[in-house]
Amino acid sequence: MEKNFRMRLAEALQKIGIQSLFPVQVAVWQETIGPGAFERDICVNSPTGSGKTLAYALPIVQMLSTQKIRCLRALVVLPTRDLAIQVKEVFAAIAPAVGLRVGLAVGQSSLADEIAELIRRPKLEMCSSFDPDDIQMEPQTSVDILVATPGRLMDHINTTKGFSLEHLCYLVVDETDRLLREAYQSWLPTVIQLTCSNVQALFDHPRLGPLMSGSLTTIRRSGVERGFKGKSYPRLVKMILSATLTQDPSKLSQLDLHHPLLLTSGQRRYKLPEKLECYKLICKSKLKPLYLVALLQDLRGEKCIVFTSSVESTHRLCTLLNFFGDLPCKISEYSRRQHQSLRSKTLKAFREGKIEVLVATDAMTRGMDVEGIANVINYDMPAYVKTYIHRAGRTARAGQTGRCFTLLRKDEIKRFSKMLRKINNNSCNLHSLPDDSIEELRPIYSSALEKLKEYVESETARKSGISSKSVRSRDRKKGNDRMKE
Ligand SMILES: Nc1ncnc2c1ncn2[C@@H]1O[C@H](COP(=O)(O)OP(=O)(O)OP(=O)(O)O)[C@@H](O)[C@H]1O
Repeated sequence: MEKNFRMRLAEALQKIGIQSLFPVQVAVWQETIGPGAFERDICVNSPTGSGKTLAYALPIVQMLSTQKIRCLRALVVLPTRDLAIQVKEVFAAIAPAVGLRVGLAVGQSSLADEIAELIRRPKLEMCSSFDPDDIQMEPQTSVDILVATPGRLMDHINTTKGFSLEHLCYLVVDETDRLLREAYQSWLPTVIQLTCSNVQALFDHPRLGPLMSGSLTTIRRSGVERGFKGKSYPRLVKMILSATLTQDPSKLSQLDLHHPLLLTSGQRRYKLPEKLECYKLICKSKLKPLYLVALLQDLRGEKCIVFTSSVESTHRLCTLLNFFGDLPCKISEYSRRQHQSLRSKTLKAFREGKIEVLVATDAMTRGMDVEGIANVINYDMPAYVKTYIHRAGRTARAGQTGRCFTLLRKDEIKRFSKMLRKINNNSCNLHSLPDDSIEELRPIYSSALEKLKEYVESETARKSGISSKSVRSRDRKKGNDRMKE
């Protein structure tokens, strides 16, 4: 039977073009399905694009496929909505092949719609028994695997009837260092408390306590109590992963890991993808847009992400680039300034190749996997080495080649070199652009700047117009109210 499931899983993998496993996937498989047999919690520190998503998805799906019950048994937490949607797609490509259901809790749809997808309400007419003790009246989760962002996860924990982590077997905290940096309504202590070996915690929870009266109960025993190699199941297995995994014990202690095992791809903490080439371009601050345009012209419509340091500069740079007129590529912006639906639409167009250049904030930095990105351009130098690694890692994924260009002012060169020394391969060649290609762009740059100035002024006027209008209407309303009194 188990062999049958493995074959179905292998077929599902082949359908999405996976012929063999990457090293990190083999290593995790060995420690989970292989001889390691999930005896320890797993910490993975491997480069961007090395295949960490399937590294955890495969063993989880394999393990759950052989168990018959349907309830929430695996939870994967990610820091952003688009990233969670992407990871859900990976599970959705393999889990149904072995009869598993995957859910998404990210706030993409209304809470009510999400609940309808995630929670199964009992249908009385389906029960053959009339004995009230036999009828399961409580709603229950109808998915085996849930991919969630912390905020929406907490909404379900706090308010959704029937949403329970009681039977959870696997917890994945992807992009761990990012998720540990922010508390997000104390999602981690809450999840740990609801799944810890002390069953009392479940009874103590104000809303989840009564659900314990359901027909299925998971009683967890502590692994430590029984010795580390002993059988101490069911234990909540945790997997944490990042290309820049934190090694700070005070941060990791929040995860309450069980004999953690670190799987890492080398001696050094930070590693860039092997086939990534890094380049720096030195220019004066006010000439940066010119250098960027000349570089984009040089790259001739190849898929690129241009990273800036803020939401506002992303918006202005994208607007300015579009005023250049005849660039050989379609350019859009991606940042939290836009509504989620617009952002998702832009991302889809970028994935489909309808947009070649995406000007983005660091909202695009972590985990995003878009096929065919040939170049990453740091328009603004990243402030931290971790940011550099995640930005650069949007290219050269899955063993492909890719280039990362960083535009630097003279006074940034020293700091940039110091940052690169923390990475395994700190070779970063100087990339120069022909002087005449910059000079040729000057007239069109002046006119694009003029247009940007006008645009910013009209945008500011529009915004202040709206606000002064709303102040006027508020004052009018106050006056009317007073007259009524
Ligand atoms: N065994 C494999 N064979 C071929 N392609 C693979 C394999 N495993 C993963 N991939 C592909 O490699 C790409 C990168 O995978 P994934 O997004 O899991 O990387 P990652 O290590 O999580 O990166 P990041 O640290 O940036 O989040 C994806 O497009 C995925 O489909």
